[in-house]
Amino acid sequence: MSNFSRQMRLSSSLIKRLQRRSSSASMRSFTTTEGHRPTIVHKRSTDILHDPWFNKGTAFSMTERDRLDLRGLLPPNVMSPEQQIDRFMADLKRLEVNARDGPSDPYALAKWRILNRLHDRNETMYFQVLIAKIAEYAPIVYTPTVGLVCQNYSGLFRRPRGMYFSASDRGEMMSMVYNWPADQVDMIVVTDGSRILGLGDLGVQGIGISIGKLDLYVAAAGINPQRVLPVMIDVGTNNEMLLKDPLYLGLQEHRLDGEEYIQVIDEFMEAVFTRWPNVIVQFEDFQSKWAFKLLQRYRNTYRMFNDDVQGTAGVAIAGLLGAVRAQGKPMIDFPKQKIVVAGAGSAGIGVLNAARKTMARMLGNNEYAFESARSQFWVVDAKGLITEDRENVDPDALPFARKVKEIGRQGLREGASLMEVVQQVKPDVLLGLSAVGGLFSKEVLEALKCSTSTRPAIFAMSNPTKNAECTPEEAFSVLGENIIFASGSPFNDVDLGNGHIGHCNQGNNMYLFPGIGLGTLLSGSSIISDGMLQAAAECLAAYMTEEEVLKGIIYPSISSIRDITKEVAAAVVKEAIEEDLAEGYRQMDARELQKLSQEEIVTYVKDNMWSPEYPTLVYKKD
Ligand SMILES: NC(=O)C1=CN([C@@H]2O[C@H](COP(=O)(O)OP(=O)(O)OC[C@H]3O[C@@H](n4cnc5c(N)ncnc54)[C@H](O)[C@@H]3O)[C@@H](O)[C@H]2O)C=CC1
Ligand SMILES: CC(=O)C(=O)O
Ligand SMILES: [Mg+2]
Repeated sequence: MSNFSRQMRLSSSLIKRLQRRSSSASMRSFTTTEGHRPTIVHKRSTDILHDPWFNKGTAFSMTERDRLDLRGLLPPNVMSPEQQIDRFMADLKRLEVNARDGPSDPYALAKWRILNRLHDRNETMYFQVLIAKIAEYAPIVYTPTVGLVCQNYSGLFRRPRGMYFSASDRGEMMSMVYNWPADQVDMIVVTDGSRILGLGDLGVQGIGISIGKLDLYVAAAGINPQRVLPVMIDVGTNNEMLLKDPLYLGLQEHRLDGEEYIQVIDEFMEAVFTRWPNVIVQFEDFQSKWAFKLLQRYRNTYRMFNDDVQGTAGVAIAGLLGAVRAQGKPMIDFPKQKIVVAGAGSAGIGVLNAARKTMARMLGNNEYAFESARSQFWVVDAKGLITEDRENVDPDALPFARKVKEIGRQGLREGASLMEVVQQVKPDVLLGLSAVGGLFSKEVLEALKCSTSTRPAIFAMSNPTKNAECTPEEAFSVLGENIIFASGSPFNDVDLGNGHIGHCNQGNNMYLFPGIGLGTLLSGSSIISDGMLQAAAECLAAYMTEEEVLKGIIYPSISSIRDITKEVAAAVVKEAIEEDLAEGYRQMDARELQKLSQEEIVTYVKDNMWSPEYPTLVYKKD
């Protein structure tokens, strides 16, 4: 035995002896001079983080993180033990105040903690609970509570989940991606934390949204939880409060911008697709400024999509078509709908582009149809109605800027207020993706009474709950029962007091993104085409029966999310086959896929959805 091995043996028996002592004695051993001698550990990476004996959490120094393959497995800001205690105490004291997100559930954050602890202890049981009680717990692991979780993440952070790629990891990403323990990753949800729900720039704390979305991938799409990876790309934050907060876990510098920013995202994409060539990357909650640019940059070369732009668009289209049917009209009447959209960010513009294309397809799918569809939309942002008169119109919003002559005839002008626009246009649909809670004020809703529709539709799609443009109570109380209502975060149905119920639909991209991801995975398509996204939206629209839409129910209940996701995924697979994009998955090669009937595709999807069941375990010596 070499000297080195002998020393290692000695040290490990010393550790064992130390570990047998009481916990106070072992804590002392870290603070006495003896504690300055290194402790030999026989584990690295997540095994260390999950071992309460050795884990230091955010206090691992950068050199130690490199030595122990921990780079990227922790948020980038190294904390002192004193700061760790401060953070814990601050969180403990804040809990009572922050555990509120509206009157519906004062204990939401406490429930999230309990579920999160279960997630840490026993993943199978966690997903059993989530799937069985999805209607009860989706609002906890997803919107609205996930927003609160992100806002308080520095305090809530205990065990890390996912990976952190930061601006200071430039040049390291290709190697650090191997610190993730799983050799197979099917789904990554990545955010840079720049626009988390409607809560703005939350920096590194935005990782909560990637975790929440992936919870739905597992629960709704049956993606194996061992093959999902939440990612936060920390390029700094422009949130001044976080920049000053001594307990903040992310990089305390302003966000990278321009070429420097793109280089970081490029490096990340190259790294993850090198290690996992078949992974699908969902971009989530990137500020609009980058959402479109990154989508255009990567969508033809990587298996990726932007959920806020493309997922939201599909869900909105399905809802808009449902609203047409709810008026007793055929879907083909959609191009006649007058639609006012409040919000011209990634989500609003994504919806506008998709709605315009859908109308154009119905009108003949030519250039003339595309041009004429444009005139069905009025877009209002923070500066009011967007017209060609506006200086420096955002290029993504430009196609929807109203012509000055046109709006002159309508009694409108550049910058007209939302209320004026609603008053003059008398729209069939008022759709909000503005992140401004209460934007559909009593006055705006009163103005909608003049709608020329027999059953006007209100989509208050901003998240979380307090950012909803209006509540269903407000909408039904001003406009009466003959409306369609949908919100991004869940609300209860409204008792209208006359024995009738005002139905509140949840118009959220959660009805599509899990199916888009699963369908892409199982088709083996190397890109996500417009056709595949369109097929997903049409499948969601067709899911609702005539009877349901006439009752005002335009989206499925969340309790059927696993079923709708299976159908959406099958529609995506089918479209990929038709477009000749399907390259197959595991034993199902492209040729086999081509032979499948519609029914067989659904069965194929169903058979590939993971369910939380305990496997039989057998011990084997190394
Ligand atoms: N229900 C769903 O599935 C989804 C909902 N969303 C929600 O949509 C909201 C917006 O998201 P993004 O477009 O990415 O954000 P963003 O920040 O890029 O865009 C917000 C837009 O709202 C406009 N706005 C601000 N104040 C306004 C006002 N007073 N009147 C009219 N417009 C105003 C801004 O000018 C901007 O165009 C967020 O709350 C987000 O949670 C986003 C994606 C999916
Ligand atoms: C639902 C969602 O993706 C959002 O609010 O950003
Ligand atoms: Mg989002």
